[in-house]
Amino acid sequence: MTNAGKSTLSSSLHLRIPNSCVIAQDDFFKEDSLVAVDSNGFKQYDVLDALHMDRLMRKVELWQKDPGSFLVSQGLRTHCPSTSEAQENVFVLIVEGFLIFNYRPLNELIDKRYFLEIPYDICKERRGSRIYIPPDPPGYFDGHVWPMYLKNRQEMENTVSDIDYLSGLKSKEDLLDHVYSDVAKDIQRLMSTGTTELS
Ligand SMILES: Nc1ncnc2c1ncn2[C@@H]1O[C@H](COP(=O)(O)OP(=O)(O)OP(=O)(O)O)[C@@H](O)[C@H]1O
Ligand SMILES: NC(=O)c1ccc[n+]([C@@H]2O[C@H](CO)[C@@H](O)[C@H]2O)c1
Repeated sequence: MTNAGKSTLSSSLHLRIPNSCVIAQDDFFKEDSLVAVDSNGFKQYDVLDALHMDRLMRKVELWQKDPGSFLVSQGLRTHCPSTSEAQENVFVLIVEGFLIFNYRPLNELIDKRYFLEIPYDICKERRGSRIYIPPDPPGYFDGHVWPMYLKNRQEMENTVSDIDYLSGLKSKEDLLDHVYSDVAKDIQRLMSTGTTELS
C-alpha cells in the first residue's frame, strides 16, 4: 500500500539484520512513455504492467544464486566483529513494494510476508506530501491510486495467504521491533539447521 511505511521499515530492518539487503520494487518502474493512460488521462502507474518485473526477478535470482557475491556487488558485505560465524552464513533478502504479492513468481519465493496498511485519509495526506517523478496530477489519488489499491488488494487477498497485516499507524520503532523479532526467530532457526537464505 502506498505511503504505508514500507521503505522506512525496510531500511531500518536492513540496518538491524547482518548480511541483509533490500530490493525495492519502485526501482523497476518503466519509463513514463511506456506507461498506459486511461480514458481520464491518468497514467496507469499502479498496475504490474507499469513495472519491469522481469528485471526485478533477475535481481532476486542473482541474490539467490550467490547472496555473498551479491552483497559484495552492492557494496554491502561487511564484517561485524560481534556477528557469529553461524550468522555470517545467513543471508536475508528484504523485498519491498506495493505490488510484490500480486506477482506470483515473486510471491512464491517469499518466506515471510508483511503488509502495512493505513486508512484512506492518512494515505491521501501522506501521499499529498510526496513528489514522484512524474508528480501526481490533480485528482490522481482518488482517480487512480486508491481505486487500484482496492482492486490490487482484493486480488492479493483472493490469491495469497500467510500475510501478516500490520498497522502503519504504529510508531516506526514498534513496527521495526515487531518484524525484527519475528524474523530473528527464523534467523535463529536457520543458524541451527545450517540453512542460509531467507527472503
Ligand atoms: N510508522 C510511521 N508513522 C508515521 N509516519 C510514517 C511511518 N512510517 C513512515 N512514515 C512516513 O510516511 C511517509 C511514507 O513512508 P515510506 O516512504 O516509508 O512509505 P512507502 O510505503 O515506502 O511509500 P511508497 O512506496 O508509496 O513510496 C514518509 O513521510 C515517512 O516518513
Ligand atoms: N517511482 C516512479 O517512477 C513512480 C512514478 C509515478 C508514480 N509512482 C507511484 O509509486 C507508488 C508505489 O510506490 C505507486 O502508487 C505509483 O503511483 C512511482
